[in-house]
Amino acid sequence: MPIRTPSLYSQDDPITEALKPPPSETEAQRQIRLQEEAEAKRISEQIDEDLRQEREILKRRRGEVKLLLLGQAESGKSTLQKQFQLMYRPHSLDQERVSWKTVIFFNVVRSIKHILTTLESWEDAMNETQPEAKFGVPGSSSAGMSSPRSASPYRALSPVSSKASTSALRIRLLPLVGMDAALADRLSGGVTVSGSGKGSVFVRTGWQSRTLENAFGRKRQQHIDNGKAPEVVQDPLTQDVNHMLEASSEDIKDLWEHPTVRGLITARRLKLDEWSEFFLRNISRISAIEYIPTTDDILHARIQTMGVAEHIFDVNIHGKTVSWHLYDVGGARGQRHTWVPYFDDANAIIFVAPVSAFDQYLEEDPRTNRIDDSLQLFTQICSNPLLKNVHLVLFLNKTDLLKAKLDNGLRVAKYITSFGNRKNDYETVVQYFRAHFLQVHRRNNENRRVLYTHFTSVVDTKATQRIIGNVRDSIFRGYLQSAALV
Ligand SMILES: Nc1nc2c(ncn2[C@@H]2O[C@H](COP(=O)(O)OP(=O)(O)OP(=O)(O)O)[C@@H](O)[C@H]2O)c(=O)[nH]1
Ligand SMILES: [Mg+2]
Repeated sequence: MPIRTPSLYSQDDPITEALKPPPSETEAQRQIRLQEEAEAKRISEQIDEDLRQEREILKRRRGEVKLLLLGQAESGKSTLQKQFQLMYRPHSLDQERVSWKTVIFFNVVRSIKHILTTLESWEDAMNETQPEAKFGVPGSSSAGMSSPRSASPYRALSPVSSKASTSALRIRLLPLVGMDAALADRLSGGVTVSGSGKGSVFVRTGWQSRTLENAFGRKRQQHIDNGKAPEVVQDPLTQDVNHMLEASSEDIKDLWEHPTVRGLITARRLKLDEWSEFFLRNISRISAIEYIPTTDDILHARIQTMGVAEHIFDVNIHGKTVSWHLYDVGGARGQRHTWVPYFDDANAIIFVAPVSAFDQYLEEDPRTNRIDDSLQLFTQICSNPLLKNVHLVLFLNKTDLLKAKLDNGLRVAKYITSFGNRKNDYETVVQYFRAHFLQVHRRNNENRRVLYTHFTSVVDTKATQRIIGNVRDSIFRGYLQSAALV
């Protein structure tokens, strides 16, 4: 009598009786039946596994917190997201480190391009008019010209400089500046966004791994298949730019320190973004061939977010692990419509408003002051009926840059007339801005919810992580009180 392999069906099962193989079953028929039974068993186990995973997802969903990071472009939302990542998933930032090199090089190349273009148009204008007429206008009275630290803009014209001439520097830096488009293309994967102002690059979630994939295509996959660590694989384009940067490092330093450039900055004829200054100050370190971005470099790197990027962190609090879904949105006006689908089930919002931006205007609409735009946007968020129950946190951000601007003598009243003749010191200014945001909140607060405010500089890791801990505790208290979530 042939030995039967245990069947899928139990011997006591009445169905088993009905499905029993006919006594006349041949060996070949038996083999086919066993194969079919094994396949049915595999499918059944797969269904069980799918159900188990679904139950797991549902269970986690019941215990998850959905946190939106909102605010205008350049307010610091993605930087704050990086701080969450550092705190709750530090290894993932290490894995991305190499991809940030491309962003930082792009930031450097764009900054040099901006300096050279401004220099060129200034020199053109200089050929037509006297230097005194060109400089001096806003800088001499309001931009701290009398400060002992600030060089006179007229010095910029001094022929005594021992530095290379700006035109010689321009010629030598031209090949590097020419890499701008290729770097932009690498980061955006060929996607361009209309109305993106000075030609900024937008990236979607997951760009870090795609940057390398775009560079290598299947070759990278082979590297991985061959067991080579993907972290050591560097984009050849980024490496080319690295070599060019290393060769031009002294020229970049000369350009950055050139009296004409210094003069234009002091006279506020050349306005550089804060990250430009950070990277140009550190150019010797950044252009070294062995350069790997530090965490501080990653926090200063600038790339615009496109749409909404979701980041998931397991947050442990009082022995309970809760899954936090962080939504980092693109803040430019053309991106704001993408936020709405996330309003429905949000538990909390951190609204990020850069208080250093009082002297800046929107890239998307150069007539709108950035503080005004932040206040308008905050009004819309506070009054939105879909958000009336969310936990609301306000970060008055970039306080480090605000301090630096005030120290340099920049006067708030020149840009925000209602500031009047109040004292132009840090404490008065931040309290003035805070009062405006509180007023918006008070006027749009049917549900009498609390607004938690923090003065922040989200590039400062230690201080920001302390504040994140604070925000986490306050959100968690609300979360426990919500009967639906317990
Ligand atoms: N010094 C300083 N720089 C900051 C601060 N917050 C953000 N930044 C810098 O400002 C730039 C813009 O920050 P992001 O976090 O990219 O801005 P965002 O709000 O995500 O902008 P979008 O994605 O365009 O909406 C980056 O270069 C940051 O390093 C801050 O508190 N202090
Ligand atoms: Mg962003």
